[in-house]
Amino acid sequence: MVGVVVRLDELTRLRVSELAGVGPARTRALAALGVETIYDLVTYFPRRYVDRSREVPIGEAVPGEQVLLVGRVMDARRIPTRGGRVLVEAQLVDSSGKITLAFFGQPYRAKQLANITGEVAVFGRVELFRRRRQMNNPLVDPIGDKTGAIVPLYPLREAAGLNSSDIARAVAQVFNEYAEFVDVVPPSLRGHLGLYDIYQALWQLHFPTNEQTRQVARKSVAFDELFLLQVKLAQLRAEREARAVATEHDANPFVPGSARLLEEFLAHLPYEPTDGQRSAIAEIARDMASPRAMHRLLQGDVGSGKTLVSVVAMLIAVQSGHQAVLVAPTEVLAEQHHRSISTLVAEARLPDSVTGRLFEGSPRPVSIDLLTGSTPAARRRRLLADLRAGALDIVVGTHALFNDELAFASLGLVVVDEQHRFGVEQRSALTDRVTVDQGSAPDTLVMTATPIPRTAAMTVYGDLDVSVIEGLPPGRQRVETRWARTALEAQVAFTLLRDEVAVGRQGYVVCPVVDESTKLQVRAVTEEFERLQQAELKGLRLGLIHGKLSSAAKDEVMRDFRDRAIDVLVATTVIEVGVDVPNATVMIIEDADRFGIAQLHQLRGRVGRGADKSYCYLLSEVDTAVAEARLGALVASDDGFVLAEIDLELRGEGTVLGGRQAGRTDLKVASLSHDRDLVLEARQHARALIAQDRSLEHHPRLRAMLQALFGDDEADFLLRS
Ligand SMILES: Nc1ncnc2c1ncn2[C@@H]1O[C@H](COP(=O)(O)OP(=O)(O)OP(=O)(O)O)[C@@H](O)[C@H]1O
Repeated sequence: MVGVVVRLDELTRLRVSELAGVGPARTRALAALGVETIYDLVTYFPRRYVDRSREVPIGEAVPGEQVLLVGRVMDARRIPTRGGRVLVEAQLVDSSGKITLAFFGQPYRAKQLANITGEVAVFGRVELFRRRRQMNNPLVDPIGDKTGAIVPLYPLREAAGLNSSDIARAVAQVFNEYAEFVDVVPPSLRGHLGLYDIYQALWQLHFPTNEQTRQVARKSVAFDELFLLQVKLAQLRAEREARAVATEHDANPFVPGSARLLEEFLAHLPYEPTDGQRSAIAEIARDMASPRAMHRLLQGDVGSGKTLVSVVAMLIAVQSGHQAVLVAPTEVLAEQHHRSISTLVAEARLPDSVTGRLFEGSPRPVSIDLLTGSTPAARRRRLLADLRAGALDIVVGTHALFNDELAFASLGLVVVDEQHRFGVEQRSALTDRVTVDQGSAPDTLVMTATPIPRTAAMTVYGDLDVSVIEGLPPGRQRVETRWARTALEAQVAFTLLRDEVAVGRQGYVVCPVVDESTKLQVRAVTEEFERLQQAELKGLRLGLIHGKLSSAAKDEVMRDFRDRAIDVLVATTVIEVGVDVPNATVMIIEDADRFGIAQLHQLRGRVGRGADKSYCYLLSEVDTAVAEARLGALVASDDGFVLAEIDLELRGEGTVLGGRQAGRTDLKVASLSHDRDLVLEARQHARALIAQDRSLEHHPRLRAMLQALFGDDEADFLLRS
């Protein structure tokens, strides 16, 4: 067939209005669906399909069976009923016969059915009513063109005046006008994986010949999406490596003689690092010793000991005569990190003889300070001066830390604690700025508190290397988790809490406060606190902590809790991450169904941190399928990575990946939970390709496509994606 051949990236520039049959009205309607270019149109995929190959002639529809019927709607009207119930009836007719469609409680149907002009696909169970065949509340989907045996149904949203077959027609028009899309994925790769070329893949995803071709098409398009994204990420990584000359931190804690500071530090730790911590540290030390800038993600389950690993990384930098900075997402967390790192470093009783290039001639212990939005101006000035002079080794802070005044004598490592916020844009802005400030790039270590499924990490953090801390410190017992569904079971939970307090242990009661910025919500926690004081927890020493307290007040409550002057801490999710009080053994989470899996797992991680048996009670009377699945998962598993996978399946990628999915890297077809192997394949091939051809000189079409999809600018890409 002779026809026009078009490059895929050109489709991103051609407007739908250039298609025959798409006039101004249709162009506007499509724009309302976010479809502006021809590329948008061919990647606007059906929500589902009606399989007309399995359709039954109306005359042969047998009562008791679920069938698909296709016909014209006649005689739609509202039938008066006794008792005021709305009943709409219509006849569905084809050449073989007719059947009654009955809709109860759906008054809008009368008008809707009367307005349908073409054929409709009706799906439902055939019943007998007064000896006539009838379908009650069937699914009705309009279909216009008979494009094939399987008819696509497109998501329509608010686009007025456009139905599914209009979209199908416009899509079909694209395939009429163009005989081929020039592929950007190397054909050998497609052949190797048994995938369709892009033209056939897109065509079959819109108008599948049968279920089997649809599946191959889906896989092909999913691979394309993943591959393009992975090539972009691999390129980002390779370019960064080539560009940035990083400080070579030659200290390795496990190589005797190479790092006195670290040896001393580890020798004075009250415990041995676990194997998991050791191997993560070894990977980090190797990266930091190389002239390549490290870009590494550190993952570990709750309580796996990420803090220690990050502290060792910081000390590697300090030992080599450089500085380290740790950035936390909130002030509470910055304060907590500062406290725990200071303790760790102090406990190590660093000898005065430790010297590094920074402080040659003036031996002193490692210095660490905290800088947040609430640091007083004078102190802030002094601290910034110290950083500039190299008198301060480690600074912990929030993003407020980074403004133009900030300069380091020699910054060697940036640790970013992202929690589950995925603040990619902040991360890149931060390292970019710091890189600009000095000649060589600092190494970057990103920590996440919540385990991320492997495939998701490869997508969200695809430009980073990943270290996972396997296992937990020894002596940890499983937190016994129960779901208390009734008031009686809740009483059992509080009784157990009282019993534990009676033998000297502590606990938490968490109240669900979604938005701590509103007074109303804070009042709700305060009221619950007062109620508990009069009721379930009467006579115990209670503390209250929430986001609206001042830093000083929060600090005081936390100190009292740590010092065991408080038995039970009534809290919002401010305690979700970072809080580490091993004597606490009971956690009661009220209205647990209001939290997500990751959050519940984080909260639960606040207990079971010591040697004592710990308990977590999820209070929730809600009995929906979602609550069942979520709370059930927590009861069944305490493995954060397993829970993360379940979460991904329950919630879908959008929510799990947060803001990162909102941009153009949105995966339309690929699913991170169901296409795991494909993610791995895409990544492996993308990396191999970039290893050979970093700037894609020999793959001009692929380069043009990436440019069209993601733009040129690295920061821009990270921001948008
Ligand atoms: N190797 C080890 N042996 C024994 N205890 C350890 C070890 N490493 C860390 N710990 C202790 O385990 C607890 C958890 O460590 P840490 O706070 O670093 O966990 P985390 O990974 O940050 O977890 P979370 O995300 O829950 O805060 C701390 O009390 C810490 O002192």
